[in-house]
Amino acid sequence: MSPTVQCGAVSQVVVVGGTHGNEMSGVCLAKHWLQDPSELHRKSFTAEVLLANPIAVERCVRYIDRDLNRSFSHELLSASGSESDSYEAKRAREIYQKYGPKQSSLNFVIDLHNTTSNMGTTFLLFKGDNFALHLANYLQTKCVDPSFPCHILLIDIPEGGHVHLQSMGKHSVSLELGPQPQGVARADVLTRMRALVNCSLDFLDLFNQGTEFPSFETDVHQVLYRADFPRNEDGEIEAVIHSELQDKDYLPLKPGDPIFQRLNGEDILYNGEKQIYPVFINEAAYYEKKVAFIATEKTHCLVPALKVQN
Ligand SMILES: N[C@@H](Cc1ccccc1)C(=O)O
Ligand SMILES: CCCCCC(=O)O
Ligand SMILES: [Zn+2]
Repeated sequence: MSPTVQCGAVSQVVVVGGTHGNEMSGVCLAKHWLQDPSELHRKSFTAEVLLANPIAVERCVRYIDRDLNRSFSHELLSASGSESDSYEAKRAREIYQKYGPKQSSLNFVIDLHNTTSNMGTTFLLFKGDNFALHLANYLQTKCVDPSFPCHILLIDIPEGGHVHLQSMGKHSVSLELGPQPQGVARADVLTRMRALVNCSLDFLDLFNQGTEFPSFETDVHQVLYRADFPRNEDGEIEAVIHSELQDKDYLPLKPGDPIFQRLNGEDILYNGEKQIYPVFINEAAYYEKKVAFIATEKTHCLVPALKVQN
């Protein structure tokens, strides 16, 4: 019998909206729950709500000076705040002072994101976070309409160490739902996100009360590399995502399949050796990050059973 994953009871849970100010499902839900947190109450805990980037939310932009979800690096968090600091670097330090590992026993972070890509429901979690994998499995098997695509995507931690907001928690998941345009709140996406948050809190409550979650197997996607658009010497894109790749997130891309199309009608083909699974295809926020899509591989993993350690 594979060993059971032993974790202590979860006491502090934070649900985060507005890490990116124009991703409206999480913004609307966080604002609602800040007014009326009753929905976040469970027997064994009450989740807290954080609107992570209030100024970006007010202006309905992703960020003011720099991406808040890349601002939780040790370097930025330990820099002594100077006026010239970016808004997000200061804001990340503020948030870290409240929820960072030293200051609190923040057990679980649920960070709410939307993507313009056709990624359905994606759970983003750190490799090795078996607790979060159990949550994702619970959501996939218990909460999501089986006809609805649901994927697990492992976050690749940069060489320099963590940079993402959710890394503040001992365990964490980002709920990435799309497609949804930036600055737009779609009722179907918001409703799905709201249900997933409620289901996540149910899972944590069941865990705290002693439910054992049996071991399971599942497919996870892992990042192979980030592909950029073809660009000219001025850095301008010279082709767009091919119409046959658009919206095909998580579907296999084989060598020879088209990925970009030039305005002169020429197609650019994927010339890799092996089949990959593109995600974040044509994500609006990634043009400036020089990412046209993220190439992933699909792997199968066995996760040990989970039971609270009293
Ligand atoms: N869209 C999110 C995806 C993400 C969430 C959490 C961690 C890493 C990536 C971002 O780029 O920030
Ligand atoms: C799987 C993680 C996606 C992160 C998006 C990025 O850093 O480009
Ligand atoms: Zn986001």
